Amino acid sequence: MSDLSLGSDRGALREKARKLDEADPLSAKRAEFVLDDDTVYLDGNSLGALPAVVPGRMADVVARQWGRLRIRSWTESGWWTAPERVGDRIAPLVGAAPGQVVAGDSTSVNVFKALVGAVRMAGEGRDEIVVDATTFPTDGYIAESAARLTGRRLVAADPAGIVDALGPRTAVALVNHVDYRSGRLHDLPGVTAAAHEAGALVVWDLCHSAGALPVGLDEHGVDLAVGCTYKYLNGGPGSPAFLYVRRDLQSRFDSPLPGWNSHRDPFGMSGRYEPADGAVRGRVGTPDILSMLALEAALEVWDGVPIEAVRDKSLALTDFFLECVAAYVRPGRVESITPARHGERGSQVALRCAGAGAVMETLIARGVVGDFRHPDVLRFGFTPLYVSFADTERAARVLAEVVAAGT
Ligand SMILES: Cc1ncc(COP(=O)(O)O)c(C=O)c1O
Ligand SMILES: Nc1c(O)cccc1C(=O)C[C@H](N)C(=O)O
Repeated sequence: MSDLSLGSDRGALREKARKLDEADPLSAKRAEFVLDDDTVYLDGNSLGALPAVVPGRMADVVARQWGRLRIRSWTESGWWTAPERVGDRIAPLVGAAPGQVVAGDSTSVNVFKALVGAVRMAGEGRDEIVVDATTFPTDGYIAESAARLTGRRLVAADPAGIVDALGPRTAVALVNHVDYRSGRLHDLPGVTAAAHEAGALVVWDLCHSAGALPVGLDEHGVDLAVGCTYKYLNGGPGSPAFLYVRRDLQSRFDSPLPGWNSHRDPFGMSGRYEPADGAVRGRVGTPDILSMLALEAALEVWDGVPIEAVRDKSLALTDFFLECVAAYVRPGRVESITPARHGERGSQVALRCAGAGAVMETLIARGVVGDFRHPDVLRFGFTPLYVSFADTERAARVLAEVVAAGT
């Protein structure tokens, strides 16, 4: 590739970015986030950017609700019911009708509740837990512990072969909707249907899909699901995760962490546990109110935003990034491990690259923030609410320069 042709590519791609931004129905959303003009933030798949509404809301939560109302806020400021309320705000984004999602605890804790709860609902003789072998580590660790606790055998299966691993012995399968490293989107409708055909339940980890693409939990008959809210839902560092239990399973959901917050009558202070009905049954102890209310404020950016529009822009952004990378980066320097097919792609692009750790450090120093995952993966997350096509072109251009300079 000559520098001359690179120059003409640059002009054409910048012009294309300008036109795409001009036509972007979500472009006004960017102003609702706190971002630096000189930084391209492509790490929203790890920690979403701060919605501008949050600091003011939290000032009120701290100074007035906590500072002045104190204990009265559990009722007067709606603290007690926040987990269900926030759950219902997340629900439409993952395709769930109200009353099935509860916010609270970490994703890891919710994976535990969902898996053990699913094993307790599974039929007799079902002595296997199937887990995605390429999973984000925490899911694997917890699945292993859940298997030991419940006396089940853990079967690790590659997501491509997960359907073949399901059978009459399967109690539950734990699968990631989008792979955290490659950005591959797994077949939620197909795997869910196959699990049901085998008489098993399925738990989906939606960490990398909630807020990035339509999930369709109710539509596809998913049994249980968990997800975090600090990535594409922009809830803030360590913001509460969520748990979905399909309505018709709720009365059979026997939580392995039956805390007082999921009791039918928490203030009855009974020594005997009686679970509440509905999504509340997924609660455990006192919710982290400061994080919960920061998340609730953050979710306001979704008002009037259809998740389908987010998906359309996400695919356009990742397509455009791949196009710019192909045009700018010298052949052979990076290799995309993110599927080219839209039906198999989440909202990130992962590029295998020699010296990826050092390359990412230089990129960050030059204002393009993605992240590095061992051993050789550069990850770029595209959050359609605040990433523009101009950002995308710039990221690929800087990447090409960094890679060419050999850092
Ligand atoms: C797929 C997946 N599951 C779980 C987690 C994390 O779980 P937790 O929120 O408990 O840290 C992450 C990322 O941190 C993830 O990518
Ligand atoms: N949860 C994280 C954290 O507490 C610190 C740093 C990163 C994270 C992440 O979310 C990592 C992320 N799930 C990943 O996909 O790699």
